[in-house]
Amino acid sequence: MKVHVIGTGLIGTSIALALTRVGDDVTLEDPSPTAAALAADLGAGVVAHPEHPDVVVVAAPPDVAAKVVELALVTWPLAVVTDVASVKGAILSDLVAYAEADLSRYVGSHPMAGKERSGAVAAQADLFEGRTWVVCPAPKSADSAVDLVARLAASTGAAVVQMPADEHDAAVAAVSHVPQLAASLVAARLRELPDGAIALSGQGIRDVTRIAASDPLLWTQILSGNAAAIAPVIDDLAEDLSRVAEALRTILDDSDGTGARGVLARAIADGQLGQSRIPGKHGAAPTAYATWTVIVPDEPGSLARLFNDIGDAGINLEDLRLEHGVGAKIGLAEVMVLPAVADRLRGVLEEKGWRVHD
Ligand SMILES: NC(=O)c1ccc[n+]([C@@H]2O[C@H](COP(=O)([O-])OP(=O)(O)OC[C@H]3O[C@@H](n4cnc5c(N)ncnc54)[C@H](O)[C@@H]3O)[C@@H](O)[C@H]2O)c1
Ligand SMILES: O=C(O)C(=O)C[C@]1(C(=O)O)C=C[C@@H](O)C=C1
Repeated sequence: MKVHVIGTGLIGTSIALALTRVGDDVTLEDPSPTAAALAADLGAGVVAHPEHPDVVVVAAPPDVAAKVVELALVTWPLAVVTDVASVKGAILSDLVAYAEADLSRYVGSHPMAGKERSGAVAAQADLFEGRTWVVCPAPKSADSAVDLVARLAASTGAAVVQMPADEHDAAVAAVSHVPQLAASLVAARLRELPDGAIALSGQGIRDVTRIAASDPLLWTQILSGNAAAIAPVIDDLAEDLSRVAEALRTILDDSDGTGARGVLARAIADGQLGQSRIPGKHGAAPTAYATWTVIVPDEPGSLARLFNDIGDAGINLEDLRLEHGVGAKIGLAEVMVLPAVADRLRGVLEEKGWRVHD
C-alpha cells in the first residue's frame, strides 16, 4: 500500500515506522523540513510528494487537521484520507461545513496510544501494538474507505474498534482528556513544595503524574476541541472533590464526624471499582499481574542480562517499569508476569544472583 503521512511528529512518525516495517511504501511531509528529514533519518520513509498515494494519514495538530484533510482530498482525488487527531467531532463538523471536497473518501480515526513527549525522536514502530485504534466513519464515508483505514490501523498491530465521532468524543473525555487534566492539576500542586518534601516522591505520585509532562499547546487544542464532552465530567469530578473536602472538615471539627469516614471510604472504593474496569493488554479482560522488584546495577548490559534470564526461563514479561534508585547507582526494575509463573520467576532470578523484593 502507498501511504503518505503528513505531520511527522510523535504519532505521524510512529505510524510511518510501523507501516514501513510491514512493507508499505511510505512517503513523508511536514511544514518543518527538519521534522520530515528527521523522520526519514529514523527509517520512517522518504520525504516526497507522491503522485497517487492509496491513503493519506494526517497526523497534524488538531486545530489544523480539518484544513490539512481538505487539502489532501483535493490534492489526491483518488486517495482515502484519515486524520489521527485526538478529537473527532470538531474536525468532522469543520469538514462538513466548509469542505468542497468529496467526503466519501474521508474517515476519521484515533490511535489510543501515545506518549507525554512530542516529535519524531520519541517515535516508536511498536507504539500501537496491542492498543485500541478507533475508526470514526463520517456519515458520507464509503465502506471501502472505512475498510482501508481499518486495515491500515490493524497493520500497525492495533485492535480496531469503530464508533461515531460523538460517541468517541464522550468516551475519550472520560478515559483520556479528564485524566490528563487531573494529572496536570495534581502535578501543579508540587510546584512550590519544599525540596525536602518533593524528595519523598515515591511510585504513587509518579504513576499519577507521568502524563503531566505533556505538551501544553497540543493539549490546549485537544481540550478546547472537546470542551462540550469534557465540561460535564469535570463538573462531576469537582462535586466529588467538594464532598471529600467537606468530609475531611467534618472529621476535623467534630471527632465523631458522623458519616464522614463513609464518604472517604466510598471515594476510594469507587475508585477501585472504576480502576478494575480498565482493560488489560490487547484489550483483554483486566489481568492482575504479579510484580517483583529487582535491583539492577546501573551499568551497561545489566537490563539485557535480566531480560535474558527471564527469557531463558521461558517466562513472558508482561510489563516493565524502571525507576532509578535515590542516592545509589542502582535501578529498580518492576517486572510484571502472570501470577501463575510468579513464584517460579522469583526462584529463577534469585538462583541467578538477582536481589528480588515484593
Ligand atoms: N501525543 C499523543 O499521545 C497522541 C496520541 C494519539 C493521537 N494524537 C494526535 O496526533 C496528532 C499529532 O500529535 P503528536 O503528538 O504527534 O504531535 P507532535 O507535536 O509530535 O507532531 C505534530 C507534527 O505536525 C506538524 N505540523 C504542524 N502544523 C502542521 C500543518 N499545518 N500541516 C501538517 N503538519 C503540521 C508539526 O511540524 C509536527 O511535526 C494530533 O492531532 C494529536 O491530537 C496524539
Ligand atoms: O500514554 C500517553 O502518554 C498518552 O498520551 C496517550 C493518550 C491517552 O490518553 O491514552 C493521550 C492522548 C491521545 O489522544 C491518545 C492517547
